[in-house]
Amino acid sequence: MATLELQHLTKKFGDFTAVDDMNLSVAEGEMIALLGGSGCGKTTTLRMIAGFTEPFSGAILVDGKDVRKIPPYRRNVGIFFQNYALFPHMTVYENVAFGLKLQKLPKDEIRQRVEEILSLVKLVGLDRRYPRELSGGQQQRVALARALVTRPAILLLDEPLSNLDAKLRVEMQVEIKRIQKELGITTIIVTHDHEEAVSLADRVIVMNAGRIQQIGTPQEIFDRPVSPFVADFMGFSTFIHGTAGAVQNGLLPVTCGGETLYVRADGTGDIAPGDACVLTIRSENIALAEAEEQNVVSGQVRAATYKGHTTRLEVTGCFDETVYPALSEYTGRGDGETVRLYFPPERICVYKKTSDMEDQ
Ligand SMILES: Nc1ncnc2c1ncn2[C@@H]1O[C@H](COP(=O)(O)OP(=O)(O)OP(=O)(O)O)[C@@H](O)[C@H]1O
Repeated sequence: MATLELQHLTKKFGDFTAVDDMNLSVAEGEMIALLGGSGCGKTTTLRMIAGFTEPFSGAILVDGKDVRKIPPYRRNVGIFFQNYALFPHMTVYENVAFGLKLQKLPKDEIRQRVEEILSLVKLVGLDRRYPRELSGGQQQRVALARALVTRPAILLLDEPLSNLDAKLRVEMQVEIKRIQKELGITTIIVTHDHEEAVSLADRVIVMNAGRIQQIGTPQEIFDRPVSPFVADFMGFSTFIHGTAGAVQNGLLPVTCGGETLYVRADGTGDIAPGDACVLTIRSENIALAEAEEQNVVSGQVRAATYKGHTTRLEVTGCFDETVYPALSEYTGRGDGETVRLYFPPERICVYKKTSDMEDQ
């Protein structure tokens, strides 16, 4: 078990800053998910921690000690990279034993540790197979076993589940979490799937263009994103522009396309009357309403997509923007009928508009 700390970690490739002043403390046994779009610096961060890429500036501390001068093979870090390529000419056993052989451990100990780890990843009995004789999920578990067998203090997982189908992905998420907690390994997992991040990690980091946008518990990031960028990334799809009024009785009124939505006013202290704002709400938090009351707005259904336990609607005419409720009780056909929608004040996130928010 180890703690990991990144202090002002920065990586430049020429003039381009791939990781920009990153600060992070990871506790012993904690699992952190790094979430962000393509090219935002996730893999570069992992490569610096592993020792494959030299930082431009800043420090990486493991158990309080700066590891910058320590070569990768002595950092006690287990790594699982995106293209986890197993050695095709080696059996499962040989693939997993490879790192231990490099460490020149006695044969008996190697056998015992490989057997232990294969049982942990539920691959007992497959040790003589070659990678081509395994399913995608089994190959991925071999790669995980290979990263774990050296008993690393820190585990780095780069998109470990990206090539799997939906069912296997969920199974492997459960496995990874179980193994990580069982062994108490401090772990950073890179993903660009927000559902994966919130279901696996103790804390989630959202990155954009080399910078941390938000660090928080899955719930904080899922329910209270700090910006429209993070909200968009976390799967919010309804974004409404408006103008703030004055707070009354703990509610901030925001005028949006002729309607007024009331938003719970905690944490909106930087917004003054007259400020341009962006509001957002998760689709599943919008509800069908019975009567015309506060925060109920009527609109026309333009499309309805059945999603199993909910139906996702596209509704226009509420505001200037389209809204996207996900309703479990909707039974209409989505052909232009009028619906009344309720936007609960405590479920709406509001942000003061800045010049870089035009896209949302
Ligand atoms: N060796 C390199 N030389 C120049 N630029 C690089 C190098 N490695 C990475 N970059 C650039 O740094 C940025 C961050 O890359 P990185 O691989 O860390 O992104 P990422 O967040 O892991 O993306 P993805 O999800 O697509 O893997 C990208 O713009 C990439 O093109």
